Amino acid sequence: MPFPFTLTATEGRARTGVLTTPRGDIRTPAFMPVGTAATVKAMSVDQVKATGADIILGNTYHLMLRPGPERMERLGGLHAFMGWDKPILTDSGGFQVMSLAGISKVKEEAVTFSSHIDGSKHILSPERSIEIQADRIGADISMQLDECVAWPAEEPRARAAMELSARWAARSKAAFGTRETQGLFGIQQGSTFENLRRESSERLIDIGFDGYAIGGLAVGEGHQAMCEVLDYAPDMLPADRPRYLMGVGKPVDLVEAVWRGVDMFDCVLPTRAGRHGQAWTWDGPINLKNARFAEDRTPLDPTIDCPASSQTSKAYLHHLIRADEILGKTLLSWHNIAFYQAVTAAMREAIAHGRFEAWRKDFHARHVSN
Ligand SMILES: CNc1nc2cc3c(=O)[nH]c(N)nc3c(CCO)c2[nH]1
Repeated sequence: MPFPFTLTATEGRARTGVLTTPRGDIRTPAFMPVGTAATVKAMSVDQVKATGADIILGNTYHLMLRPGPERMERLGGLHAFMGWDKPILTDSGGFQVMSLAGISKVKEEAVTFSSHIDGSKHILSPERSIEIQADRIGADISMQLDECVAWPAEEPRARAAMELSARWAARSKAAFGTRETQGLFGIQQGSTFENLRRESSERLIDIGFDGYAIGGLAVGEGHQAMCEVLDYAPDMLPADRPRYLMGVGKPVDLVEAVWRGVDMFDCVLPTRAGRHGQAWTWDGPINLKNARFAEDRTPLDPTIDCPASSQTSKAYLHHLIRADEILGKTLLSWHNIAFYQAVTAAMREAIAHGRFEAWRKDFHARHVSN
């Protein structure tokens, strides 16, 4: 029985709704902070919760290497391990193998690779990935194992990866079986080829998933090319299930993807850029390393209910980042995650009141032009 997904309002292709899971409701559009190695880097679980995030992302690749799937299960699963009792979605590992692991081989049966940590050899099949996500980690939402091709890709290569991903989708679903308290998402592939994405979508719908991700984007194609794919890709997926755009993105990417029908996002940018001094604001990104903030006593954003955003001076953040203090990384990550939650909350509100078109124009005028 799939998780109930209720659309509370739509405006054009944009939607706002609620995905109900046993561990809690996920308000969409939703941004999932990335908790790669059982932590949203530099932040405590309480700080993540305080931002309003309804769900976080975990990574099979990192957790299977350390602490290891069987140890994770012996420790009660990821929720108990890290003290996060709300929903967790885990990525299946294929994408991280290709971007992080040492020598790796993609075969029909499985992906084999060597750990980027200690060189140890590992195998990840669709079946093993599901077992790790759903049974060892205990994810509320698991992702099928897929193959994401680099950009740009020639059509034959993109077709081969899309077809392999579709076969792995069927194997992932078979391995997952029917579960009352957990969900499984399929992943649309096909690079920038409309015909391939349509074939991918049709094969995923035949198999049937609780939600559908749009993969193969945010791999270097740039905002414009991504939007061109999003002009058609979300509508190829069932309107009554969540659509999750993987690995995206900057605030403006989220706005343009929601405009085109996307419901869920994940991205390391707010935490990774935060650790390097970048803060996202309604007026665009700024870097606190910049000398102009040395004596700026104003906070990043007094309207955001987060101590890092409204009760900390830019001067102090400037000092902490310049001094490479751990607290600087924590406060800027905290602010950025809170800002992303403020953006998704504002979009939910705007769509609910049929004001998203105007809100989007204001956002661009204020955020993008600077
Ligand atoms: C940063 N850009 C990005 N593009 C992605 C594309 C994919 C994809 O196609 N498949 C899977 N399984 N994960 C993906 C991820 C990891 C999401 O955190 C991506 N991340």
